[in-house]
Amino acid sequence: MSHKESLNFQTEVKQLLQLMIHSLYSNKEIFLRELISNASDACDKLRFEAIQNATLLEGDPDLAVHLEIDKEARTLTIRDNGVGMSREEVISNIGTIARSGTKEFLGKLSGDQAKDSALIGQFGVGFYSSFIVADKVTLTTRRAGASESEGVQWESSGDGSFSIETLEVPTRGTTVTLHLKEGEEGFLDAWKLRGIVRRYSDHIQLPIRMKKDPVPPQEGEEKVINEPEEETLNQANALWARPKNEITEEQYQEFYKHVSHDFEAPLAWSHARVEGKQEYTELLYIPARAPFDLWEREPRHGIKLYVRRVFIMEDAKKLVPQYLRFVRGVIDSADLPLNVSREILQESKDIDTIRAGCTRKVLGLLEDLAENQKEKYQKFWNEFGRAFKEGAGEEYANREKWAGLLRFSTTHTDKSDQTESLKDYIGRMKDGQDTIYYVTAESFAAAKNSPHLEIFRSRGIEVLLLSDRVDEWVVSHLESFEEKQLHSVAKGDLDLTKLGVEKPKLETSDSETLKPLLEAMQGALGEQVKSVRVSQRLTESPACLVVEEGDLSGNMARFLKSVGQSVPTSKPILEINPDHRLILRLKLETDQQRIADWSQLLFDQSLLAEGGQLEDPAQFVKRLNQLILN
Ligand SMILES: Nc1ncnc2c1ncn2[C@@H]1O[C@H](COP(=O)(O)OP(=O)(O)OP(=O)(O)O)[C@@H](O)[C@H]1O
Repeated sequence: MSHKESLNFQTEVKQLLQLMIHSLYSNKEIFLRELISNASDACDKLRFEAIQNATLLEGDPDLAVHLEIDKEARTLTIRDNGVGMSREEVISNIGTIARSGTKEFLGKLSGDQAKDSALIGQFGVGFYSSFIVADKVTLTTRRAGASESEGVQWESSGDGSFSIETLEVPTRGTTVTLHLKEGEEGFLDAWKLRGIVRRYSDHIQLPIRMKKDPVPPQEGEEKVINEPEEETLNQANALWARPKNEITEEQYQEFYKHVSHDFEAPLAWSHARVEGKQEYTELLYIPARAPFDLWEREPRHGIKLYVRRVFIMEDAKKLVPQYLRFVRGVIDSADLPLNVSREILQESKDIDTIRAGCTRKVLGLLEDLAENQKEKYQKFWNEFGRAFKEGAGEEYANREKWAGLLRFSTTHTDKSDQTESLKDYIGRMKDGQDTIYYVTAESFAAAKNSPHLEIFRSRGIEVLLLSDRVDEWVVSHLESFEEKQLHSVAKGDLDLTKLGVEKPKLETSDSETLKPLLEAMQGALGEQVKSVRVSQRLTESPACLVVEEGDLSGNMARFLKSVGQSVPTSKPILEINPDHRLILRLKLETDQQRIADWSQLLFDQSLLAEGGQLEDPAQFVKRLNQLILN
């Protein structure tokens, strides 16, 4: 029974197809790389499955990709004898995109082709790129181990629907036939195809074969058309196993595009053979751009693990820490057993050793970039800095190295670009300064204009301006760097006397005159504050909120609330600036109601200034208007 049915593509697929056809027309030939990559992955999967179950090879162990040209039919066929697909697999792999975040990704597209084509690179186009050059694509496949009658044929013109049919397929694997569009005859040219394969897929372990051009008969020779032999177009050995000096920059870059499904060249890479407790080869890349799913729970395409050239699995989580999840590449172990299972890998000490080695390598590579190619490092930081910062709670073995690679905005540059390292900060510390000061806020503007910074700015003491969500996480885990403590400018009682900043004079004389006001304000604010006290931080603003040393900062508390976590209630302290005109006037105020209104207004203002939200905004506006009018 052929059971033919016609199904619609998922909406996302339709959108993606449209976008691809329009944005990749200047880069058409990449479809071949994508299809060959898929074929190669399918052969890798089969090779792995066959370790447990050799019958899957069905007496045909020579895995390869074949390219076939049919000039008359105007078709180009890419055929592999890899693992193949079942009917269900075809429907779910080729008709839908099951990647989390796809909708959001597509929502970000602007309609501007130049911009969107860069974005599509981040997404990876895969099989659908066939429709850049073909107006009809026929895919025939059979899962290894399934019976001949369980073959599947999928066909589509890329216009919103596809047909799928069950049919006899004598051999396992997948055949993709592209019916080329008018004007794409170039892809029927063997010479051109050879060039593309050499350029894009030379490094693939799997042989890519194509029939040689028939040799035209010499003059006077009898016209015998012999079936031409096949030739292998690529080097067909694993790139990572070759000696470094035999690999060109371009080959490294193409290999990266193959493993990562990225369009852009990588930023940097490290290729090494490691000997010692574990023997393995690693070829690891830092991409130039964050993939669209970097922030999804299960980002794809990580590091591929091979054992003596046999692909085992792709699982970045096990091979590098989560905060380095953007690293791509290959690790090929010489020691792990071939029949290693996922479960064994989860527990494996050997894998732990490899992971530790790779982590050190990646950090070393980044240090090298930071030192010798600052621009590139900055590019890396702009793309991946926020993910890298997650190492705060994960990276203990290489703590100082990790912390040394962090980059921040600071009051030194006052720019939102995160360009300054902790070393840079320490190099600019004031005489006698032994603390690294920081402020956290929800946005860069809120951090930069925070009233908590006033005294620091007026004395030229640098402060880190932290406004990424992950920054609270960083400072809660990173207590010090090079023996300098990190300290929030919005926490605890500041003591800047070592830096020549006097304690406020009112501790002595003014405190007495201010005492009644502080008490009245405290009384008016009641449970909203722990206390009201005189500030050392303020030079321009009338008031600000601070928290006690061990308490959660307001910013952190708001963040935790926003992600639905329960937050221990800790009340802030309201600090007032005794030299501010508002406070000076308030000191003279006798009307208790007005004192209460002003106190509330100052409290609300301070909360707003640090990015907080008012419980009752309408009341705030009303009070403000009343005080302006009276
Ligand atoms: N030749 C093939 N043999 C077996 N399965 C295949 C083949 N081509 C594609 N597939 C299956 O279809 C899925 C989707 O392929 P597609 O090329 O669209 O995406 P991908 O290769 O997974 O990732 P990307 O979109 O980043 O290229 C693959 O993950 C694979 O499971």
